[in-house]
Amino acid sequence: MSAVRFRNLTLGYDRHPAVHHLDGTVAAGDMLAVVGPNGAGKSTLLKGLAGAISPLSGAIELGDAGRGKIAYLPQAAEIDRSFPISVFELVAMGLWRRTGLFGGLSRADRDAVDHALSAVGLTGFESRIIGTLSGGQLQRMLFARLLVQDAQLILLDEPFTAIDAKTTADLLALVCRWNAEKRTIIAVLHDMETVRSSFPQALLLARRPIAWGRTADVLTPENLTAARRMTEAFDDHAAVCAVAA
Ligand SMILES: Nc1ncnc2c1ncn2[C@@H]1O[C@H](COP(=O)(O)OP(=O)(O)OP(=O)(O)O)[C@@H](O)[C@H]1O
Repeated sequence: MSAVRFRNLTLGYDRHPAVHHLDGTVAAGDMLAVVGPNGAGKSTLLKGLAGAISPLSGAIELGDAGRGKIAYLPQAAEIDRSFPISVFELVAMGLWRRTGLFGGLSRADRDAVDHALSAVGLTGFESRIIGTLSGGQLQRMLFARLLVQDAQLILLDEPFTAIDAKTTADLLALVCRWNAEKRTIIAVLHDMETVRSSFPQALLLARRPIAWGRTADVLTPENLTAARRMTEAFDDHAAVCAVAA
């Protein structure tokens, strides 16, 4: 059973492709790492999956994990930390599909938020304003929001970047638990050790896919060198091409 199918997918900005000729299937319950050099199109792919940008051509087909069941953690740099909202309120936003944006929270909703905060080690931080959190605490809070979203497909963009070893280990354990619950995980990662140790599947991207499959088969020195060369050579101003994959 597939969670996601890419069909000759091209994603980009202002008609310039950032990812192109992507074909393939993510099976339900996969734990897939998306790796590649800076500018390879990894974040763009997650934005496409999250529905934040539309394909320039081709398609992304979602299986049982419909759009309503996707949880998306953007890169930390995209979070507006100046927004005056408490930790509890931000985590409760993960419930909005159920409660509506301005709906009240039931006792069960409040318990779900408390439980999620406890699971990420943030009990006691409920009324802290998010701008006062450290980077690691902020990431724990965003994971708590993912927890309450209870999604079948979870997209993580560099979830462990600039996070210390203890926090990384705690959050990685949560990701592994989600996967053990048969949720599908697609994570952009730069740390190859984490990918090799915890992600059975990898997609190596350099604007187009270089390799996709078992992590050990994908992360070979030859593939990594090819990806680096490919990304460096890419012309950012090229128009969408009509070349078949
Ligand atoms: N909003 C945007 N408008 C125009 N171009 C963009 C936009 N976002 C990304 N790009 C371009 O798309 C290409 C792919 O960027 P993307 O962020 O997907 O790469 P990445 O693999 O996630 O890189 P990194 O590892 O540096 O985060 C880059 O050339 C980038 O400059």
